[in-house]
Amino acid sequence: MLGRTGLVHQIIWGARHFSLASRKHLQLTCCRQRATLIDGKKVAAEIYEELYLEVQNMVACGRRAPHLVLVRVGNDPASGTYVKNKIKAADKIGIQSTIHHLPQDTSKSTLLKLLNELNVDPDVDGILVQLPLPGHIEEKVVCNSVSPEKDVDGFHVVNIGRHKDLW
Ligand SMILES: Nc1nc2c(c(=O)[nH]1)N[C@@H](CN(C=O)c1ccc(C(=O)N[C@@H](CCC(=O)O)C(=O)O)cc1)CN2
Repeated sequence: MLGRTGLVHQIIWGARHFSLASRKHLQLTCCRQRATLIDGKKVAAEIYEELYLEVQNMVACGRRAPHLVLVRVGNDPASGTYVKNKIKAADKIGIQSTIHHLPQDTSKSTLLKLLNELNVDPDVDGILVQLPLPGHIEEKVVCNSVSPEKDVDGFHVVNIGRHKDLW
């Protein structure tokens, strides 16, 4: 049997213990939620440098630099900026890039014919069709018409399926 003093002591001890445990839990929670500031520019510069060296190494080993082909249809202004930035990025890492800028009224079959030619061209390593496409062309059909091996964006259904391996 606990006397009155013993009971009070136990209650105080219990309260202290509880408060220590809660504080510890709080600390752990805080640790888990602590934010890490990522310096995006620094990370990007490191990736550019890594890729630049990889391309240099390929060339030093007697292989040609990779060749990226960008396909833009129509005159969406934002698309113009994105494509320009992608060409700049390619230049920065030393890869060759070519742009095919087709008019807004390009037919689906003309675009698919171009993609077929690029798919089988051994001098082309990567193909990127800038989206959005004009309304009369189904993007899904176009994305699935880029060879999965040359699909830079990973928009082909086969490559989207492969994303599950990353989870
Ligand atoms: N073939 C493709 N077409 C389109 C894509 C794409 O990935 N491949 N995405 C968009 C356009 N786009 C690139 O082409 C793009 C749009 C937005 C951003 C982005 O990161 N935006 C950030 C701001 C980034 C910054 O300030 O530097 C944001 O919105 O918070 C990247 C790429 C549709 N077409």
